[in-house]
Amino acid sequence: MAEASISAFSARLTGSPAEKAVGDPRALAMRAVHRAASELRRGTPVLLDGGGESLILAAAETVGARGLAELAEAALAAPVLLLSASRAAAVLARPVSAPASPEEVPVALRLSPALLAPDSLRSLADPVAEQLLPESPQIVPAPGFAEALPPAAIALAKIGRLLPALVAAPASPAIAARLGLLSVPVDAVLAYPLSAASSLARVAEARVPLEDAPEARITAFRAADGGIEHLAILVGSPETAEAPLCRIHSECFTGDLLGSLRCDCGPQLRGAIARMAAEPGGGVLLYLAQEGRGIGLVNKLRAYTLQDSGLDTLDANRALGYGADERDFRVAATMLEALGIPRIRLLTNNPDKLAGLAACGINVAGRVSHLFAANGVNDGYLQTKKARFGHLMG
Ligand SMILES: Nc1nc2c(ncn2[C@@H]2O[C@H](COP(=O)(O)OP(=O)(O)OP(=O)(O)O)[C@@H](O)[C@H]2O)c(=O)[nH]1
Ligand SMILES: [Zn+2]
Repeated sequence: MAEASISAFSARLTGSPAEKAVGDPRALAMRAVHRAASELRRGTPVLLDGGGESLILAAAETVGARGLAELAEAALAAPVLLLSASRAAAVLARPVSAPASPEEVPVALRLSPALLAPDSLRSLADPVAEQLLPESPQIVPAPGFAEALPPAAIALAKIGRLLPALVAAPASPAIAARLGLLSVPVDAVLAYPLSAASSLARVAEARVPLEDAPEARITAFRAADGGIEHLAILVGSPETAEAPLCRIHSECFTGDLLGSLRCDCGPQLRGAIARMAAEPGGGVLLYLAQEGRGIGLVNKLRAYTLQDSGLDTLDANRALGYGADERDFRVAATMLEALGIPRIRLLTNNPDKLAGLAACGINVAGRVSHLFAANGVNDGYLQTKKARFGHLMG
């Protein structure tokens, strides 16, 4: 890009998210969620404030003795373990979802004092760390829990890329505050994915000639919570093309950077850029910070271990308590809008991406197949994409 257009771009850069947060209720709500997720990641309990009722929560994966003691002090009743229905079914070795209770409704397990300890909690949360439990925990209904609280608790753990398993108890906000524990409003948690997507702002741009595309620029987008950045790689001048080629690529550390043979991400990434470079109108690749279809790298590694013991990619996600695909493509819609690209031809084999983008108002003029041959290691993975995700193979 010429220097003149770089400075024009600089003029379009919005202020830093921190500046925008002053007095902005949405930014403040996002900040509370981001902080709460960080607290859970470091093993500290947080209060999920439901207005009338509140829950004190700690992540089963990270909580230690001190966190459990703090949780017990703020709790008004015995804690339970909140698990996604799929993980609860695995722990109990039987189905738990009644037809009336959909998969998204978490299950509360009552735990004996022996199970309410850091090591057992980690085993209950993590199928990879699972040991033979000394006793069977019992399913209990969640008495006194406002309906929105358990799903929001699970959502908060997922925002923190933690295993969706939490120790939870009805709690006193006053005691939690006295203990210095952070409080997060339930509405802020539920609104977070949309707020994060719609608050994305351009924060930097640079020309980065690539091996396969000498005319390339990278534009970075950041959400108002200061979370991980998403990137747009612009090849040529897609902003001026009528419906440029577009690839919406979810980050894959193992495939994109290391050349892992377990998936097809590396060839898809490089292949998309090379293809855009060969197009007269260029193209745009959105590189989204949605590692592992939105479950994060650590959980993807856990999923790989489960796949090595026989599960496919979809069932491995579910065994961890995650959905098959946790990505939210609204971030892509915001980025394309900010880039001034309202109409695209999408490089994908995934019909859900087409539907997801259309639902966000992106005009997808057509799909361009983006298939790469199996490599002898990822054959089963590609087969599962076709059989269980409905991927189009042509
Ligand atoms: N959870 C999980 N994620 C995986 C696995 N293998 C690859 N991924 C992730 O899947 C994402 C790749 O998705 P995309 O390249 O967008 O592919 P797609 O949605 O299947 O569809 P296409 O557009 O057709 O490629 C990356 O974030 C990878 O880290 C796996 O076994 N488990
Ligand atoms: Zn991959």
